[in-house]
Amino acid sequence: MENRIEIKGRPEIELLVDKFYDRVNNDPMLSPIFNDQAQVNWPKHLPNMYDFWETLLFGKAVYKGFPFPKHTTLNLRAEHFAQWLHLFNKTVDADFTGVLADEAKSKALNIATVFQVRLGLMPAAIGVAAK
Ligand code: HEM
Repeated sequence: MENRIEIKGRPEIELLVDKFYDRVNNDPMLSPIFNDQAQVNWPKHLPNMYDFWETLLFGKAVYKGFPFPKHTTLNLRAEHFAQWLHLFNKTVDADFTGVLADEAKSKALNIATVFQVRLGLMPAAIGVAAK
């Protein structure tokens, strides 16, 4: 039986974000970055991430921040991004289906790629089709 649901609005976004950061908080590689290094204030961070994903998936201008600068002082490496993406894709695939579920995964990959290029972890030519 198909138990996965479509992302139809804010309630599904909140569910997705909560489930993703549950996985992050249980992950031996990523949890220390969020909880020890950055000492994330979860009751503040989660609603900010709901806004972020609502803006990305539904084009609503509810998120007004600048994500990249928050990531420059964390000493992130390519393996952190690989694990972040692995957990994100796993979260989506476990419970969500449909066009916006696919879009969430591709937008996460795009942004993770841009972050890594800007952090000098990946050459800018990656993602450009070979001739
Ligand atoms: C290695 C992977 C990543 C790690 C360890 C990481 C970690 C963090 C941390 C610690 C914060 C700061 C939270 C706070 O103190 O307020 C943050 C903020 C944020 N991250 Fe990431 N992040 C990663 C990848 C990504 C990716 C791929 C995206 C986008 C798809 C993203 C989107 C955001 C956004 C939107 C914020 C909030 C910025 C703001 O408005 O203050 N992150 N992240």
